Amino acid sequence: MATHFSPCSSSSTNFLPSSCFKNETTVLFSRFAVTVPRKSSWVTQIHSRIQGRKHFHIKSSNGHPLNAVSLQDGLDGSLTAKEHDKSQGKEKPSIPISEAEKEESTLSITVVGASGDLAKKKIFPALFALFYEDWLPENFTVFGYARTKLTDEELRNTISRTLTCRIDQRENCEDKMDQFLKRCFYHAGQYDSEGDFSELDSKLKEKEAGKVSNRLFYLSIPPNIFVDVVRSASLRASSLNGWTRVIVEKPFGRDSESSGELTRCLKQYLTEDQIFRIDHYLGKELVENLSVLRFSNLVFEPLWSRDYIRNVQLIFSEDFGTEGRGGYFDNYGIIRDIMQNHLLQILALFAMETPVSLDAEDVRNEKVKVLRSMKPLQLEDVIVGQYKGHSKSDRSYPAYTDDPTVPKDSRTPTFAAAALFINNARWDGVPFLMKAGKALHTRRAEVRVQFRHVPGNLYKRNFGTDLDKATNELVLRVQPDEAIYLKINNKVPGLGMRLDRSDLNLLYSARYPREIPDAYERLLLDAIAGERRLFIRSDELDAAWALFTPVLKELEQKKIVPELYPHGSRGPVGAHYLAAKYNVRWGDLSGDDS
Ligand SMILES: NC(=O)C1=CN([C@@H]2O[C@H](COP(=O)(O)OP(=O)(O)OC[C@H]3O[C@@H](n4cnc5c(N)ncnc54)[C@H](OP(=O)(O)O)[C@@H]3O)[C@@H](O)[C@H]2O)C=CC1
Ligand SMILES: O=C1O[C@H](COP(=O)(O)O)[C@@H](O)[C@H](O)[C@H]1O
Repeated sequence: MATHFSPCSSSSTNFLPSSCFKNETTVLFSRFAVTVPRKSSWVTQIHSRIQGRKHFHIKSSNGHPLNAVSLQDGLDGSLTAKEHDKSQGKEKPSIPISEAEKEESTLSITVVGASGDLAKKKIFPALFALFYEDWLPENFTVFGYARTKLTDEELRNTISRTLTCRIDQRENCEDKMDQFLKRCFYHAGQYDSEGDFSELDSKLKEKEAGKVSNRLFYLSIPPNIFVDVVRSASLRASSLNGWTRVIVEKPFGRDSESSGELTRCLKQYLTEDQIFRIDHYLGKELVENLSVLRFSNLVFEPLWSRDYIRNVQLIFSEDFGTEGRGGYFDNYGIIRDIMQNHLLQILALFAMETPVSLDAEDVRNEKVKVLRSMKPLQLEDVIVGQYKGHSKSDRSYPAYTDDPTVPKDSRTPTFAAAALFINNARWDGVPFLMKAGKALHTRRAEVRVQFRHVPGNLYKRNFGTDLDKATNELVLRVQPDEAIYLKINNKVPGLGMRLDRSDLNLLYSARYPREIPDAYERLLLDAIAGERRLFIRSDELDAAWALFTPVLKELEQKKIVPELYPHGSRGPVGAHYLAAKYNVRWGDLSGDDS
């Protein structure tokens, strides 16, 4: 077959490297192709599942044993009683591992961009937490890779400062840290150098000592070098006899075109099954619990539709500004940074139909269906804001444009509110309101479900005329202080008939007094296990961008000026007008919850 090379062109946003070339016939994991000729993705998938099942014995987030396929180790789908018990949420790897199996495979995790903020803050600590709790396989090594020159010891020193043990599990903490750090190594190299990745490959091989090697690359780097790294890593450092997977951090493009281009470029070197697009909100405990709450409780699912739900609110706020990330942020803004991914993913989980099973493809199919049923966001349904400087009790808080990496005349929104609609039978006419902002008065992420009025409510006069106060509201507080609570109307004890608002409150810290794992732990574990359910499939990504790209372009073309709001305030008043247009009040500002 003829081989065509065509430029995988660099987008106007400088999102992709100009050196992205397309070889339509063979490039896909060419080193892998030495032993496994190019095959259709399902063959690759089965191959990787078999490899994974044979060599790993970790359980993933859907409770399935390793590799997160519906097939269980015994191939007949049956679990032993003990395994079943463990899969129901009890901790620790569940499947007995023979000594021979323990010996024969290795896992190498390479953190590309190891000198960066995310690697230090989240990835190494998450890997340590997994190690501490015995979730990692016996034979594993962690490699840091970046351009900064560091020795193994220097990397260990740097990351040791960010490792912590769980508050409730401090036993042998220091020992465990030492053991973990001994498994950490560093290789300095350029991101586009095949030679440097060959050297990494040699080092990995040395550690793998001839065993079956499974390799995970975590791209914790700016997006303009994703493709360079994937090319070099896939050509020079992919596994010859096990699986190779790549975790890609957001942003996945900045609009439909650049995202499509990125996917196309990545797929020259990787199959879709090898790409794990991370949205860390999907790894958060309460987000994971959303489906459990809905699909395992009869009291909720029957109410989950336009018949009973008046509106749904997805709220994200941070009480700090861009602080050091202004350079990145100014090219994206809050809609791309938070709404198009984190909040939209929660919305999709919230609104999807019941999946056939918990298998990744079944869940992701349902999410895609919801996203495709949505109307693209309209300009009249968005308001944007930007924080300005503010002084309070002798302290001054900077404006967004005070950040030296942000242009003084930047119109990038640091706050946005939006109303979205799902055009399907379940959700027709129900506003899904999103609100996201930086430098606000509080840090929180939550989902609020406001129910309709009780028809002909017998007790309405006990509330006076404000019927809004008498509706039920279900709140899933994702962070901080994880909780699920339901606002109900209740009789105040006493001889009279007075009603008030009370909460049925499931506060996690009271009910589950143990530290909740960080989202990155769950996601890393799933990537190792080959479980894709909590990662974004390319068609999901396309559908997500299709909803936001037109309005993002319009905001830019029309040079819409964001409404200024003081740093540390509750955001621009425009958000209230937008909600009022749909007869909604923001639940987080309603008095008892603000
Ligand atoms: N930090 C965070 O909280 C979050 C980050 N992300 C995403 O994760 C990824 C990593 O984030 P973060 O760690 O903050 O990023 P950094 O800016 O810290 O970059 C990571 C590393 O990449 C290298 N690097 C930085 N800029 C360039 C450049 N222009 N060209 C080549 N190499 C460069 C540097 O390593 P060296 O110079 O040693 O090669 C740096 O240490 C990004 O895609 C980001 O969007 C997502 C969610 C949150
Ligand atoms: O992806 C991002 O998320 C963080 C917020 O994450 P959280 O887990 O701390 O809530 C946000 O600060 C950042 O701007 C964004 O890129």
